Amino acid sequence: MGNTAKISCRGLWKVFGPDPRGFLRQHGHTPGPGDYAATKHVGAVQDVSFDVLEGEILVIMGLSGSGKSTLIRCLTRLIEPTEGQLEFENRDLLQLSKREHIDLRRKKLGMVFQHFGLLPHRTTLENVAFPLEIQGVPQEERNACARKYLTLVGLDGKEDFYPRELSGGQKQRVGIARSLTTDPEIWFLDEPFSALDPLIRRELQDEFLKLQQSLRKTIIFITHDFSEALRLADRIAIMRDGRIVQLDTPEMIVARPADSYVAKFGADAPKEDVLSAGAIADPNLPDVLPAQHVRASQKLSEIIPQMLTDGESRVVLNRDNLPAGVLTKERLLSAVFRGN
Ligand SMILES: Nc1ncnc2c1ncn2[C@@H]1O[C@H](COP(=O)(O)OP(=O)(O)OP(=O)(O)O)[C@@H](O)[C@H]1O
Repeated sequence: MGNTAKISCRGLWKVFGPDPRGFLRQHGHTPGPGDYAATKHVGAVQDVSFDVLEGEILVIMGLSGSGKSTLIRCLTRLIEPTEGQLEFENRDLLQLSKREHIDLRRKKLGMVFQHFGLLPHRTTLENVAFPLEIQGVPQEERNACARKYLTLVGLDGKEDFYPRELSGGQKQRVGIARSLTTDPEIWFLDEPFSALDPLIRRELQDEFLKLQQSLRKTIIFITHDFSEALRLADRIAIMRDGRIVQLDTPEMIVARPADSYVAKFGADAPKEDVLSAGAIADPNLPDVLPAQHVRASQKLSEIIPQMLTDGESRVVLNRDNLPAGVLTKERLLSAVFRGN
């Protein structure tokens, strides 16, 4: 993941209701819940600012109704934001004409949704090739491309099947392959695995991570499942009532939640798989350092077996091999069982 912002949004609002812009002006961009209720407006996205970095998986996570879908729809301009700035590779997205935007969406953005949206009277191959057909790519070329992506998502041999002949997981694989044929620069996935049973869901998450290792797309992934967010994300943006309350690495979301809403999500997280030695080490170094060391980046699940066997503390070394803290057995257990 690089440091270049692929998408930037600043002060983004989406208010639904009779007069969204007038409403924001009237309330000086700081409306309270009572203001919304009194005027029949809804603040689906409220003053949201963040960057999506090139090559990262940014997961947007939050309870039902927190504004995830509205935010993603603003970013893709399937709906118009009420206010704010939106840039794609430093180009002002909100200044593009409708035509330019449709073109951008077709060529640079890929989208996968929870409901597969496959065309029922077309075969798997034709469904996957469809975005290229719209672009006027000749049949042989688009079919070759569709075959390539069908292989990539493990659907070899299903080219001539119709959607009704596929399982839910297979349909979603078709949706994934279809969204990739145009080689999008940004890949939006809105609850793509939510309709699948837990085993298939986990399998597709693994495949998705494998795909990303080779494709290195910039990804915005929506889910309301915190464990899915932890497994997939480079960074997680947690939404509540249309606002991003914390945007951080999975580890920091669990180790240093911004408030009790975020902490509740982290409470049941498998701490040993998420937290690393560096996040929980005591930074105050004693005069005499423990003889054994661990690396700051090592996950607790790797360290626990040895530390619980010998009961010895460890000095925690940073990337430059310098002591960054000390980890005692008590601190380790407290992090795993009490979450701090
Ligand atoms: N077209 C609309 N008109 C009025 N209110 C809307 C509209 N679309 C969404 N909302 C409201 O905006 C808020 C955010 O909805 P949104 O669908 O973005 O949430 P979400 O986090 O994606 O929820 P879910 O996980 O259930 O899909 C909700 O209160 C919803 O009722």
